[in-house]
Amino acid sequence: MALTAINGINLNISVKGEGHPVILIHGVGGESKHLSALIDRLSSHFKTIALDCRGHGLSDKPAQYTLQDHINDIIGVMDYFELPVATLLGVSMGSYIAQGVAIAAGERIDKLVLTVPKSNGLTSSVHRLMHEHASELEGLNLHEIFAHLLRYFTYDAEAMKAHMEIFDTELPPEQFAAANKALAGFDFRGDLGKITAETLVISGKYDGLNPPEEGRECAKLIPHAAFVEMQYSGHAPMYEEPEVYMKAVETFLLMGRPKFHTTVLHYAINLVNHFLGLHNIDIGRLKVRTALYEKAAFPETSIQDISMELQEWGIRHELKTVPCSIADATTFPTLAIVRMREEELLAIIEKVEGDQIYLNYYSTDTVPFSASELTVLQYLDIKEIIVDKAFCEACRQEDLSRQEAYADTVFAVEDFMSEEECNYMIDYCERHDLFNRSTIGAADGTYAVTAYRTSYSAFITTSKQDPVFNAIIERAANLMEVDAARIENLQCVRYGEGQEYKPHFDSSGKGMKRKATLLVYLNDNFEGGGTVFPEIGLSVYPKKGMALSFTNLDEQNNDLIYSLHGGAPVTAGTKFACNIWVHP
Ligand SMILES: O=C(O)CCC(=O)C(=O)O
Ligand SMILES: [Fe+2]
Repeated sequence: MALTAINGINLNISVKGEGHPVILIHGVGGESKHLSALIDRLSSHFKTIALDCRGHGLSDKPAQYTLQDHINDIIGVMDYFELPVATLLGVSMGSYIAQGVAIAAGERIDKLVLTVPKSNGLTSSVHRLMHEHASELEGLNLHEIFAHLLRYFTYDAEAMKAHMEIFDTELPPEQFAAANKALAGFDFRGDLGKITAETLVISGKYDGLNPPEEGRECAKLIPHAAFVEMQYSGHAPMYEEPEVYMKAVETFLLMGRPKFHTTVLHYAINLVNHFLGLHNIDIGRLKVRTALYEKAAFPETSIQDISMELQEWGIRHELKTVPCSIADATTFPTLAIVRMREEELLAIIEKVEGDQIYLNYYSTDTVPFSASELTVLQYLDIKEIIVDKAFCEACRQEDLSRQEAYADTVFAVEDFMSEEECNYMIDYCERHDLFNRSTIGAADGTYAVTAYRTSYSAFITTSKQDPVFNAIIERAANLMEVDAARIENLQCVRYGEGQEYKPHFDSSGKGMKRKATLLVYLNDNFEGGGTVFPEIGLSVYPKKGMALSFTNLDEQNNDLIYSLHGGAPVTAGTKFACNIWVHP
């Protein structure tokens, strides 16, 4: 902390951390120490510069001053520290000051975080609220007034009483009056369009001082601003939902505003799919299936990008291998946003009109989203999404024709292995005690036993030495028209009653590329246990000695979503099969 002479008065300024400068500006009647948790957090990445504005905290307190003085003080602070460019973060009054600076010295502000802002006001919001509730406040002192008004601008007034000091100014009444007077009658609406800083606007849903509509208006007027409405906050989101708030700010400052509005669009398309009765919606989990739509509409966005984006924003989701409709599992080109139930989906469909469907993410009163989930949706600044039914229909047609084209490439060869070979393989694996609980490979190269795959596997490491096995490999190489060197050691799988391998891709996440699969059924004296391809609606019934051939990867060696397949649960007996995998 140091008193520093700026514009002819002393301002109390504290600097913490190293890096790009972020100037933090507190609210009316407050002081910089109220932002200390945020400062601590940001100072691990940035040089934070927090000041007590004139008339506040330990800074000089002239009898009268204006909003323009505050604005000039910030520019003065930047000059003092010789900062050609800085980021500004302002809370309430601080957000008005920050808007003023970003308008007056636009080229010097690279990012702007406006917390609980408004773009204009006849009086300070505090004075307006006091005026509106004047009759309730009669006879109360300033402390009691704030305690009473808390219910009008916080989500949980009782909880916020613990932080009364942030609202309950330490300023003497005449200085508090001067601080409020400085905020009377400003109006930036005509100038916000000039702001070039990348801007994030955050409002609290329960803020009666600067309600979310005010924040939304700022975000609308500032080019490309992103808007977040925090769902369990009022005027002090950094105290009410500290983790959500700080994460939002930190991510924005480190990574910029989200680029993937497409996340929401994909999400919307899936809702629409659901309501149009298209396949691929898995109730219980909302699948954001991008593989198809991504190619159709957003070639620049990959599912990993979206997943990273969601991760950044604390949205619980899964990116693994695609679900079959019954199971709670998913796979690669599918992103499952966890926690979406059907009622929730219904709640956010607002109206269907003509060819367009309107989805309203704000009608959340009956929708128990977590705050962070909503934050993301709203951070993306999309209130209504209009999805074109014709677009959905075109996607569906494209999907159908791709399904058909893929299904045409799947084929079976009866008697690929003789009865003797089948029996020999089963016997060999059992005799050598080769069966172990099957595992699934994760993207990070690790393997794990999971409920996703409850069968047993045997890796036949002698495949190429054993003449019987080697003959099978040679035969497979011949059929698939590849060199036998590209074929992996054989893998035998065994499913007891109730065991299964849920739909998956043979390649993804396994670090090895299995371009094609030849799956040979070694017996058929069991029930259940068909091989299912949920994406193309194909089920194959095992027949002893029959080989099923399918391709797993496209030309770029990406998983072909239509190759998703699984071994359905065996309902009686024991199933044996052999995987013959061909590498690119
Ligand atoms: O057992 C089946 O039908 C499918 C087996 C399978 O997909 C695999 O082991 O990768
Ligand atoms: Fe498989």
